[in-house]
Amino acid sequence: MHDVDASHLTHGVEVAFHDLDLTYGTGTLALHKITLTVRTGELVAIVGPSGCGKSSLLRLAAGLERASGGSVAVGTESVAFIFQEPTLLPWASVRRNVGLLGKLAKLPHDELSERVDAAIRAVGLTDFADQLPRSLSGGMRMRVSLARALALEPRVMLLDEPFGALDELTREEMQLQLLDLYDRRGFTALFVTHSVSEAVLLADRVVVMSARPGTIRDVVPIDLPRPRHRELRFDPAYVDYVKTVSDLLRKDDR
Ligand SMILES: Nc1ncnc2c1ncn2[C@@H]1O[C@H](COP(=O)(O)OP(=O)(O)OP(=O)(O)O)[C@@H](O)[C@H]1O
Repeated sequence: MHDVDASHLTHGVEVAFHDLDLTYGTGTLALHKITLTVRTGELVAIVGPSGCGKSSLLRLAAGLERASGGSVAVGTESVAFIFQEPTLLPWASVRRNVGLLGKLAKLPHDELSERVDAAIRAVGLTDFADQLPRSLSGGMRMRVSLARALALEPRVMLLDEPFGALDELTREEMQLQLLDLYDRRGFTALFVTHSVSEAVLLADRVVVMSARPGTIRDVVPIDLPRPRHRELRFDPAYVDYVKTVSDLLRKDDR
């Protein structure tokens, strides 16, 4: 359990924001009256205009930022944060990069080694385990970043635009890989993205935020079956959800 008030965590809830405000030291009111509960094992995507406070919300959940009002509660210490940039150590092999956080967390050597191998396997990089980041493509580097988080076997994954810097094909591949990992590992995830189609493909619910100060404009449950495959993109129900979420987002363009 980390940070602040956990009294809003009822059974089956992993992350809860309650009546949350965030004002930065600069005086910027970034978030206003955010109330959102994320159930254990749920994948929630967050979309909203640039600067509406999506990253701030993740940082609050990670305990990297402190709320000015209201509360944030997370039901576990086992939280991994994945950024848009893979931020790998350039001089260290894939294996060492993936093991880095576990090493810092002082996991026993044998256990860490097993977890690292499993995580590298899970993202399909076994053949590249001894290579340096510079010999990998952008998509492969992002997979290393994912594996580094997976090696912690986190209960909660906070993903901040993790595929935003990738080309479209690689991005699609990474989305499918994440879906596969999610189906197999069953973590809880908060996923920030600018892409409505990505949000709908991945999420159980899509949170649509308003422009700054960020408030929750709407929450759209995505009632599409899992496992989700590439072909889902051509499903009329999927296309309808994309339209619904896009329309809600566009309410800001007045
Ligand atoms: N450390 C900080 N100090 C002061 N203001 C900040 C800080 N971090 C973010 N902000 C402000 O808070 C608001 C929300 O920023 P945040 O990065 O959370 O938005 P975002 O929705 O993730 O944006 P984007 O989609 O462009 O990445 C912005 O107005 C930003 O200028």
